[in-house]
Amino acid sequence: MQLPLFTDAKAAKNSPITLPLPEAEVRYYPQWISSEQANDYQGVFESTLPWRQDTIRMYGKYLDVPRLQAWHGDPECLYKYSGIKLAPQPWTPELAVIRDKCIEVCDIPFNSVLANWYRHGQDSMSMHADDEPELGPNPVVASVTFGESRPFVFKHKETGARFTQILEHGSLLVMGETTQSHYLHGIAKTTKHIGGRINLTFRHLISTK
Ligand SMILES: O=C(O)CCC(=O)C(=O)O
Ligand SMILES: [Fe+2]
Repeated sequence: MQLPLFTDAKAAKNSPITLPLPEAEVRYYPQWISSEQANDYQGVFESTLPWRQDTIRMYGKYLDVPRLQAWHGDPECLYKYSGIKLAPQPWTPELAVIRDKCIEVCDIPFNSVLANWYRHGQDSMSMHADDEPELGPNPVVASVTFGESRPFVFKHKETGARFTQILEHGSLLVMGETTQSHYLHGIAKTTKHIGGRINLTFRHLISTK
């Protein structure tokens, strides 16, 4: 099933909020996708993406990463993420629709997407920067959220200053310029009983060969 993205094309251009982060460029587009359409996409992604339980090696042990993941992209987009080497699955029609809308907004030829499924409050992503060499200097990362709102925390690498943005259902967050060199970001666990959240982070990988 291929879903349309916007009932109103102008919704894609709704004015973003620029987050007050020195030495970074981060824009937040609330309700970038209507709530109804975002519901439909969430259901389609939950049921059709080839979700994997990846593991990470830490202190000599293999631990499950606390979320499910799927990696899609153009065939050449091999991606190393926190020690995991991910070969891309092909684009699904729904992922391709959202990718194209992100390309339109950001003017970046995104060629891959990491999908994360946070099934409940105990799923999380530890603080990190999207600074792998494959992303090149000052990468633009476009992050689309479906489902439960979760706080997205930025932490300045030198000063330790923190800023939190709640990422809502149907929102788009765009990180660019020197965001990755100056900040870490992550999603903390919560003991609250909350629903699932799917996040798509679109990236443009460059060849590092
Ligand atoms: O789920 C999120 O909003 C964050 C995802 C993220 O930081 C990543 O995939 O690198
Ligand atoms: Fe990230």
